[in-house]
Amino acid sequence: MSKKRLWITRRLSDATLERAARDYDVVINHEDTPGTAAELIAASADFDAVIPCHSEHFTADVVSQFSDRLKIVANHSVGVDHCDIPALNARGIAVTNTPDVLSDATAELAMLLMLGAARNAVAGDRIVRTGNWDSWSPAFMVGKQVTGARLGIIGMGRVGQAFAQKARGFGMQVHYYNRRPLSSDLEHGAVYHETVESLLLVSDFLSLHCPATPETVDLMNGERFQMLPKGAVVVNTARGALVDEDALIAALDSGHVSAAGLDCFKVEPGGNPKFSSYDNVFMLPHIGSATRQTRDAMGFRALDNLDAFFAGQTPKDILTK
Ligand SMILES: NC(=O)C1=CN([C@@H]2O[C@H](COP(=O)(O)OP(=O)(O)OC[C@H]3O[C@@H](n4cnc5c(N)ncnc54)[C@H](O)[C@@H]3O)[C@@H](O)[C@H]2O)C=CC1
Ligand SMILES: O=C(O)C(=O)CO
Repeated sequence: MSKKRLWITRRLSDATLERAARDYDVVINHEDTPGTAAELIAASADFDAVIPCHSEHFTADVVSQFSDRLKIVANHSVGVDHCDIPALNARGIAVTNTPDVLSDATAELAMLLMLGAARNAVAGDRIVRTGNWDSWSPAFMVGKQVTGARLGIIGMGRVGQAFAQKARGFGMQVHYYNRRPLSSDLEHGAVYHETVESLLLVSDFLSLHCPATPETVDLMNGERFQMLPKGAVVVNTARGALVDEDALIAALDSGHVSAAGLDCFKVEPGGNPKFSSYDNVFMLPHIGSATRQTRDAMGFRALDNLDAFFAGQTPKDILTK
């Protein structure tokens, strides 16, 4: 039987590309540029399957221009806000993602951002690096301690739970808001809040872990930043859509939010230049899942989904909404 034709939109890990080349008639975008709408539309005529990343946008408009060949979009990401799944499904195109395998890497990055934001990592690094470390005093670069502090998590799914586990190791008291409470065996003592507002009131540190959906756009707005205890630290490794960035800047200016750690921005790539002058904002360029082993695991998970689909089975990570 001839191999299925597969387009891989970005330069995935070597192990992933080797396995893909073994099992599929694969075309890889070695240029590693984000797939444009025109490329996605052309691919729908030329390929049976695509492995895209969150950098390729399968909007309803793009999908409405698709040809009939493409049968599956096997995402190399857990977040699928770049895909209009109902539009793809309506054209008979299956959609999968890569859950679980990136939860620890992303939670580790949230921990890095939380600690770095709380302990002046940006200013501290710069002052040493630029040769401007010319004094020391007990009042120098005094930050905020996580041990014993209350951590609020919005979105207690896979990444949220992985982060809670790491935060417990740091002696934090975990509180959370989620669409529904976890069973007590998964809570490990975390305190469920029925409303976002109730969670915010106790969150010395706040970390966002829910998906970007129409409901969660600007979930953290000006009013909600004010509900946090004064001096709270805010971390976002979920999606930029969740934060009203001007409202965060206003909260930083007033000192109500003392620091922020951000891996995700409304505009990516690029981020928000307004944050650049803030030493108390520790920023990274959307690298939550970027570890070697996680990249391999994500690629293999996407290929496992493709293999199952073309073997006539239901892929493990099939999505319908
Ligand atoms: N920065 C990065 O590189 C990465 C970012 N992510 C982001 O993290 C998100 C979460 O990933 P997972 O934990 O695997 O997903 P998940 O589906 O396991 O968890 C999401 C949780 O959010 C909850 N939720 C959904 N809507 C909500 C709402 N309106 N209010 C409160 N809670 C809500 C869900 O009930 C669920 O518990 C992804 O959708 C993605 O956007 C994930 C991996 C890497
Ligand atoms: O998987 C995701 O959703 C990411 O943001 C990148 O790994």
